[in-house]
This record gives sequence, structure tokens and C-alpha cells, in this order.
Amino acid sequence: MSDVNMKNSILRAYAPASIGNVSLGFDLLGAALKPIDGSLLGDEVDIEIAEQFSLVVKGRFADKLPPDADSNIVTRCYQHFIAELEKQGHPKNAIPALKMTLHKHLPIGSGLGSSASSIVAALFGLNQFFAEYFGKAPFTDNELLLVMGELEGQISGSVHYDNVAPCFLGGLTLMAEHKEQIALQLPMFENWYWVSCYSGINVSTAAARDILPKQVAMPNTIQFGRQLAVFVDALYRKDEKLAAAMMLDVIAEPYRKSLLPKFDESRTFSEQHGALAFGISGSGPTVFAVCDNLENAKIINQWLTDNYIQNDTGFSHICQLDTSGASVSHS
Ligand SMILES: Nc1ncnc2c1ncn2[C@@H]1O[C@H](COP(=O)(O)OP(=O)(O)O)[C@@H](O)[C@H]1O
Ligand SMILES: N[C@@H](CCOP(=O)(O)O)C(=O)O
Repeated sequence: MSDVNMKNSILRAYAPASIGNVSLGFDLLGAALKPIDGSLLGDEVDIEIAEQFSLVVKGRFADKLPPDADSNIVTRCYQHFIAELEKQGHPKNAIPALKMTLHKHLPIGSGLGSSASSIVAALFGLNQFFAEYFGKAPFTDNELLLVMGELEGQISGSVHYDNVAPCFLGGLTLMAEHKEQIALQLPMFENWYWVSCYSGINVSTAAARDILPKQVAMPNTIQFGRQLAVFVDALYRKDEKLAAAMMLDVIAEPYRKSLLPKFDESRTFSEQHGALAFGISGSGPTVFAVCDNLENAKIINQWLTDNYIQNDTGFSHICQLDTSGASVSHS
């Protein structure tokens, strides 16, 4: 696109909600979500050329964020991105100032990868924007993912890619954390539905990490390693039953579930009504139930809506995996 056209256009980046850990892969496994009814479950960031940098925050959860733009992770994404462009040799006066608008659709502290969604939409959007402006993307996907992890780490207290990676790449992702290959995309069963219910309360990721013990007992370490290895093998062999049987959390759930009213009842109901697996999404309070048919998913979705949701902020969606990940459009 020419410089003149870019001055009159807005690039919009979308980044979906995600389930961190997926029960069996603490900090190592994540899944991107897409409600089957077509509703939007992810943040959007608009980018356009302006006289000077500004961040406007709109959307259902805008008022739950700090009011000053400097505290918003999107501003930090912009500053980091521009500093990296300068390091690449782009002179300051060759980089246009930008207006960014965050549409904050995801609740904060929800276990749906809310900060990751803002980070991915901002950084993917900036990379796409400058790809059009300079005629070449400044960063590869892997370089971008490294930066996304770093910014997520500034919020939650430690770098973990299990939200940013699926949100960016789509589908189910396993972290390799090799400098040239941060994340790998795994196959998934197309008939699996992921009922995801946000109760409406706030659980800070940093606080939910602080309550975990710093050491893991030997039997749990062995179970964790066995489950993750067998799960990946079962996905590749398309063995649904074995894959689902591995979806148990021996690392975080025993400590975190006490923060989640009605967690045990929700698991019991879901399992009695055909859920193949049930767990905490990220650090909660969102929970998820995996079903291999829509009928069971609908029954569980209704029960969680009626019983797990605590206030008007909560919601529940029947989802499948969002295999596209982050995307952009123009207006
Ligand atoms: N754009 C943003 N989206 C979400 N959180 C943000 C954003 N900018 C700053 N924050 C701050 O980051 C923290 C995110 O909390 P956290 O518990 O990690 O949420 P989540 O698990 O939903 O990402 C909050 O203190 C919030 O105010
Ligand atoms: N692996 C992290 C995932 C946190 O996800 P969030 O959606 O709660 O930010 C953890 O379990 O701490």
C-alpha cells in the first residue's frame, strides 16, 4: 500500500482468547478459542498514522483497565516495537507516529489470556502495519513470539508462552522454547467442543502463580511428564480416549481450585454429563469442559451458565479451537 493510502486507512488486528495449561501442560500447552455461535472472544487493536502516539481504550472491559495509557500493556508493546525498529537501523524520522485503539473485549484476570490477547493484537498488528509501510515485515513470527512472551512476563511475573503462542498461531500449541522455534502446533480432534465458562470474578495471574509451591514432588513430576508425552503421542495417533484420559492437572489445580467457588460441583456435573475432561483455564476463574458432541456441550454450557457464573460479568461459550490465530483486516 502506498504511503498516501496508508494515511487514510486503519488496520485492525484481532487476537483470540486462549486456554493456558489445558490442564496437563502447565506453562507449556495452550489452545486458542472460537465460539461456535460466531461471537467475538478476543481483543482488537486498530492502528493508523497520526501526528503523535496515542492510545484510546474502548469496549466492554475498557473501564476495568488503569486509566493512564502508560500502564496499558499496548503502550508498552508500541514502545518496545519502535525501539526494536530503531535497533534494526530505521531512522527515528522514517517511522511514522501512530494512533492505536484497543477494543478491550476480554475480561481482565479471567483465565482467558486477556493480557496475551492485547499483546498479540498489538504486536501482530504493528508488524503487519510496518510490513505494508516498509514493504517487508520487520520481524519473523518466531522473533515476534519471543517479544510477546517477554511482555506477558512483565505482567504475570514470569515469561510463559502458553497464552501468547496459541493466540498468535492458532490451534493447540506446545512450547519448545528453543530460540529458533518457540512453539509447535499440534493436531487436534475436530469433533471436540470446549465449553468455556467465566464466572465473573477476578483472579490475578501473578497472585495465582504465587500460591503454587516452588518445588514439585517426585510422583507428580513423573505423572506430569508421562501425561504430556502420552497426550502428544495420542494426538498424532488420533486416540481420543487416551488423549482425554491424560488431561489431569497435578501441578496447579490442587492449589488453585480453592479460589474458585463451585469448582468441584462443576467438574462432577460435567463428568456425569459426558465431559471427556474438565479443568481450570489458565489461572482461572474460567473453567473448561471438553465434549466430543454438541448435545453434551449444550447441557454442560447451560448448567455452568446457571450455576458457575457468580455475577453479571460472567459468560459461557461453546467453542472450538480457533485454528487461524491472530488476523488483520483493513478499513
Ligand atoms: N491491555 C491490557 N489487557 C489486560 N490487562 C492489562 C492490559 N494492560 C494492562 N493490564 C494489566 O495487566 C494485569 C493483567 O492481569 P492478569 O491477572 O495477568 O490478567 P489475565 O490473566 O486476564 O491476562 C492487570 O493488572 C491489568 O490492569
Ligand atoms: N500458565 C499460566 C497461564 C495463565 O493464564 P491466564 O489466562 O490466567 O493469564 C498460569 O497458569 O499461570
